[in-house]
Amino acid sequence: MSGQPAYLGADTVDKYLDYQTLIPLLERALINFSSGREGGVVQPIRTIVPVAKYSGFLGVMPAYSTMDDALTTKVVTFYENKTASDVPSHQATVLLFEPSNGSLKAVIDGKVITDKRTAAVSVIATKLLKPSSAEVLCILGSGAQAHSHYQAFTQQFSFKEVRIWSRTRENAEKFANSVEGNVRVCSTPQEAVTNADVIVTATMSTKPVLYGDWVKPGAHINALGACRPDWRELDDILMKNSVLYVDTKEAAQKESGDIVLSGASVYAEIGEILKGTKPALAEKTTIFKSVGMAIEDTVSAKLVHDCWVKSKAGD
Ligand SMILES: NC(=O)C1=CN([C@@H]2O[C@H](COP(=O)(O)OP(=O)(O)OC[C@H]3O[C@@H](n4cnc5c(N)ncnc54)[C@H](O)[C@@H]3O)[C@@H](O)[C@H]2O)C=CC1
Ligand SMILES: O=C([O-])C1=[NH+]CCC1
Repeated sequence: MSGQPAYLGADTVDKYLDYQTLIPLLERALINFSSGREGGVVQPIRTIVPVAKYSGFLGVMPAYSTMDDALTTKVVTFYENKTASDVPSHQATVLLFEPSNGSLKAVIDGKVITDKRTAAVSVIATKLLKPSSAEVLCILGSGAQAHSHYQAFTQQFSFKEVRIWSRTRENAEKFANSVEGNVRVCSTPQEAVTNADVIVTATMSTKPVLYGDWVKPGAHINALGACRPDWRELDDILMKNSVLYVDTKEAAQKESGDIVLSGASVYAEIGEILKGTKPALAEKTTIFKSVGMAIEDTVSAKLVHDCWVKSKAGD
């Protein structure tokens, strides 16, 4: 190995990952992923190690992009019950390797990458699937993903109203006070989603928080939680009466409790819609169920590293 690997912390990652750059990069990655061998993405289903004693999980997410010549693995932990309020429920590190010889080039904070790339992918899905006139955005949950989705969505779309619901009103109010712009705090999830055009479910719930009976026909839902086969965020009615899109069919059908337990069938990967091999069906009620993909971390980490190397060269 030539020299020590670099360490790029959260501030550096945050500085170089802007949505304007990230969104087209991730669109390409999603297309490559859904293009089979031709797309040059190697991404096995992630390995998840349950840490049952503490209701936690450790996930290992490797990927190689031939097109980007980028090789990484993310190691992510997520815990159902936060033990201390200053420890995030999700923590992650991305290891970036030199693909030509396997040397470790950099250790990169993975928390900001996870927060931002997940929101950017939801933006991509929403651009394709939202109703033509989308005025009301609703976010269920007030944690890290709720914040990154708020930032990305208010930057990329112009909603007339944004609503938030969280398990405690205090958390929802804290969220509303911490962001720029007006956010309506709602007391129940039903109040928050009624007549919403775009809904984001960003909770750690293991039981449904969003019910089909509440959702306006034609709305678009980005569902990012419930990444375990026995966890739910959405009820059976919503799952069965909507058109279902995923990031990866293989992983979603194994990991997503909303899919496994409802028996709903997947219509398409978002990469297939971006490629144009399947039509978007935006006039229907649509769900983008994401479980998160390693290749999203790979291209994001490479972007951060490339920007950092360029900045050093200019020093
Ligand atoms: N699809 C993807 O690519 C990714 C998905 N995620 C998932 O997104 C979800 C949110 O993640 P973070 O914002 O990082 O977590 P967080 O811990 O920062 O926030 C979780 C939110 O869920 C709420 N919550 C917890 N239990 C609940 C329950 N039983 N009912 C309703 N609300 C509940 C909390 O009060 C909090 O507002 C998690 O399920 C996580 O696993 C996270 C990273 C990537
Ligand atoms: O893609 C990801 O990093 C994760 N998805 C669910 C938990 C973490």
